[in-house]
Amino acid sequence: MSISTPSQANAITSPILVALDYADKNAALAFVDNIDPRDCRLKVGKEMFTLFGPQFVRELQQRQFEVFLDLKFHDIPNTAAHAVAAAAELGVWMVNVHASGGARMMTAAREALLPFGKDAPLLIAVTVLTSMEAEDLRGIGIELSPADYAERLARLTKECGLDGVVCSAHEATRLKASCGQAFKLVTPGIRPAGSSAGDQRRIMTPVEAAQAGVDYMVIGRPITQSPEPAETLREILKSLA
Ligand SMILES: O=c1ccn([C@@H]2O[C@H](COP(=O)(O)O)[C@@H](O)[C@H]2O)c(=O)[nH]1
Repeated sequence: MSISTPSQANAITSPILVALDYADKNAALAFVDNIDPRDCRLKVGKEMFTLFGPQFVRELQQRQFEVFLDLKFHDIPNTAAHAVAAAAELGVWMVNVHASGGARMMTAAREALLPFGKDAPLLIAVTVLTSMEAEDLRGIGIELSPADYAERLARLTKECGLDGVVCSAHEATRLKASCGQAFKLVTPGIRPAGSSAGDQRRIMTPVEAAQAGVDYMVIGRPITQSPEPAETLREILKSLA
């Protein structure tokens, strides 16, 4: 049974998804307890889900936050489909697979959500990780540019009937043009001016990403590693107003 959040009645307009990549659950919850669920959604990824499991997702939902479960499933169709259905059972707002898992896998994942009807999470697919640049793609045998490869995978994702993709904000204008305005674009690699890129390669500021037309921007370390994470979130939101 899924846990309902008030935002289902009271839609959240913030485009910000905070990547909760903490090793320490108490540190994560100290931040969460200092912010308003109307100001952002929370992304739970491989680190916190592996450490703290579905119960951690429930703890966030009990605090009225909508959760993007960012586990990037990439497996045979049957396994990916069951994993996506398990995420739907958990009542998450969004879940994802890797588009490079192929059309049969993405279709199986989408079909696994049919029994959930209007309560199904959004299902999106990762195109090209924002940490990758052309040289990284060449290293795995792909000669296309990141933007060209992202577009190829986004078109395939759209053909499979998913709700959108993870891409970089650099590809936003192009992917909205080729996949349509309703196709959701979720963009990590967001860096407020002056913050460190770290391992990210295809980065953009929040204001530029908003201007490029992204639907959701994923921001992790610039917020979570700031001395005042809640205040940093509020400053970013103010810059977007
Ligand atoms: O292409 C992708 C897909 C997912 N991510 C995830 O987003 C956050 C980004 O965190 P930052 O600290 O803002 O770099 C992180 O959880 C990644 O796993 C991504 O960066 N790129």
